[in-house]
Amino acid sequence: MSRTLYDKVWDDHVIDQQEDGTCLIYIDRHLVHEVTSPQAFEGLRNASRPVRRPDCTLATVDHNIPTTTRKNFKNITSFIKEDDSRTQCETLEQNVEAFGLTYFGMEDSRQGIVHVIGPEQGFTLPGTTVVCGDSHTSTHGAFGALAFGIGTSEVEHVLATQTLLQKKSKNMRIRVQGKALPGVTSKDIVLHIIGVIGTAGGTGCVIEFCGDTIAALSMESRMSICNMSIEAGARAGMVAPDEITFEYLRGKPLAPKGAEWDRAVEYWKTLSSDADAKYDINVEIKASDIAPTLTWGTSPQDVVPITGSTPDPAKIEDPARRAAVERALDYIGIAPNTPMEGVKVDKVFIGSCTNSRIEDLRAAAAVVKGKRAAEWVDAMVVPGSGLVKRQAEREGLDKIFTDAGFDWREAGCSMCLGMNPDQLKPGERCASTSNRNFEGRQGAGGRTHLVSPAMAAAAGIKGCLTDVRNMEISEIPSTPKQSPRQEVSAQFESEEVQAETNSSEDSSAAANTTAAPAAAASTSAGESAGIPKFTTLKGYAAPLDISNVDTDMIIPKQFLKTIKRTGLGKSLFFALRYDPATGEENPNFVLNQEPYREARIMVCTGPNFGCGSSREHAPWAFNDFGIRCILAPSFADIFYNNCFKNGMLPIVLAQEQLEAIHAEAKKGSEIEVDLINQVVHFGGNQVEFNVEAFRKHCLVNGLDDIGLTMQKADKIAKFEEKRTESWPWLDGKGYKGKATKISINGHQNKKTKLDW
Ligand SMILES: CC(C)[C@H](C(=O)O)[C@@H](O)C(=O)O
Ligand code: SF4
Repeated sequence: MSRTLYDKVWDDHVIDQQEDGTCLIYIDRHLVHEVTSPQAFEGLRNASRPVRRPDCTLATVDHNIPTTTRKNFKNITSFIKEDDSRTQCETLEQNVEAFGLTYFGMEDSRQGIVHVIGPEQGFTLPGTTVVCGDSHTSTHGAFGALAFGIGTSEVEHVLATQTLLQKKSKNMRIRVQGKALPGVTSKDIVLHIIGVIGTAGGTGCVIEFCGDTIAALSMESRMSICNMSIEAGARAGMVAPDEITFEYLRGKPLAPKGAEWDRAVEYWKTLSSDADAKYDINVEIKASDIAPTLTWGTSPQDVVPITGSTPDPAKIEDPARRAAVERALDYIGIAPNTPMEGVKVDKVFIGSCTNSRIEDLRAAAAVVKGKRAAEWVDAMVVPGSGLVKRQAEREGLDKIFTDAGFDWREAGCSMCLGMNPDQLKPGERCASTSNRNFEGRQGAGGRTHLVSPAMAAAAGIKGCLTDVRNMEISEIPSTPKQSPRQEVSAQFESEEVQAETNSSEDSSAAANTTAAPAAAASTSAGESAGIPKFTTLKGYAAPLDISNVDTDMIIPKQFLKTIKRTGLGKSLFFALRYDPATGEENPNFVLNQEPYREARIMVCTGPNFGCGSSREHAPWAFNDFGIRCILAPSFADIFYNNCFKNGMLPIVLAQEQLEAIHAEAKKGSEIEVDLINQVVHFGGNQVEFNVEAFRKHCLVNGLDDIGLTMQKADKIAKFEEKRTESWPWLDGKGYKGKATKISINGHQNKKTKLDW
């Protein structure tokens, strides 16, 4: 039977399939960062479980770290001033040490945003499954990998078992044909696509991007496109591997070498979709329809060409859409029918896992070269990794930026999300190369316009949103990249010297840490921790009528710094619930009204509930508040999944059914959800709902997946044998005992062997 690229990668990873279609799939690559891992490691510890495949796991710090100079960097404890950010980073360092994981810390030039460092190292390879507790894991699909974001419970599952329980998604093909017009980059292409299909357009699907426009793109451009497939609602985005992919990977530290390389390429070449493969959804896009594109509103689907204007709500018939547009215009602070070009900006941010690679920086530098930033603009450039930064500096890009008055920073997520000090102030407007323009995303009250690097640079120079096609563009000669391997050895040579000099004080501490992985875990098949059971739930239902309720709205970034699962209830819907200036409750928000302070259920009439980030903090916040069931017309995939992992029940119902329940909820009457019989009772009426058999079974019995998966240990081991035989390059063995310095409880350890 003909198969798509997605079908092929999926089939190659299935370990076991249950009757209802739920599969246990093997995970080849696991990236770990400080925000979504502390609770997962805590879970491992509580159950005395080790990390099953440290050789297939790579950790770094990226979200919380300051992007200021590291000239005086000693350790995270002294460098990170903000308490919660520091604790989260220190916790990761303690965990990588205890569980024996490879870690790129802040003194390592390979440190950077997880989605930049994986490809850079050849950790991401075609035909692999790649996961991370981060929604933009979709980036890695550019290599023909099946790559998707997961919540913290699943991070724990992967750490413990190297597998995940998954249902197969639908196949969606987005074909882009024709030559991209001048000034149009991969960012414009993906923004245009999201404008066409909407932020829920890809829900339940894995998107394959194809067509000659995509085939002509570099790997870095393909990564920007796959990166934002999550903004299109998809589980993952993929591009078939080809010569451009192989060329990119050749010589990368973890790419296969010698005869293994040839064997790998032979396999990778089989991964493209069969000519007559069937897709559930097909979308055709003409490159000639795409202009330099940006967002006008607060959802990534609110796009318009730079020559366009903001929409006019008066012309929108659908009342829900009209309300959403009015709300977005109000937040973004631009009147209807206003031309986008010329809207004044206060800040420019060039960075993020979408656009912080060397080609992005070159494109921005080409616009900036020889000019000056508008005097009222604060512009910052944040490379995606230490290696990108070094490469840019070799090419003189840093000089081009600083001469123009742009700030040149150290690698990290930075103002994409502002978990570190890089944030917008209330009311500030930013041209940003990141991927999310949600309310408050870059700082409470901040206003974000998503743009390409060239467009961001143009906005920085002109001080307003600008059509890059009218800018003078300089030639930026590119210097061939130094291979990451050369980079690494150069770096370690210099560090070795430093380590020798510092070696006396902590030698005993270092000696103590090498055996830690074994100490952290004694049994391999610990008992299941369990989740709270869910059978029936009766209570008040809080009515909501917002579309695209995103996870930044459910729980903003400042609350992601916790290393616990509890205590988030008071911050649920923080920005809607409290006045930002006074901290007082907003009496108009439903959760501040009686009887909904005691709500156990939420009923939302707007679609795409829980879109955006993979943060499991969103269901944790609901749970902590006391809401264990959410009814909505549709849910974003990761949020939906995360609910079940926490003993919560998300229910999809038809619009009319929801309207009826919403009306009843508004009266303040109680609603009952009966999971056993799959019925919602409200005001003397009832509606039936669907739920997958396996998920129901786990909820009703309070079963935790890890315990269940552990029972399949034999099948997993057997799969691993086959994997070593068929794809030997996937067993991690790239780095040979390189060392990294980490700080434990404020003491800087000597160098500990953590690298492969
Ligand atoms: C912190 C993490 C869970 C989150 C994500 O999943 O996307 C973050 O990277 C973001 O961009 O909001
Ligand atoms: S979207 Fe932003 S915050 Fe999230 S991983 Fe990418 S750069 Fe980091």
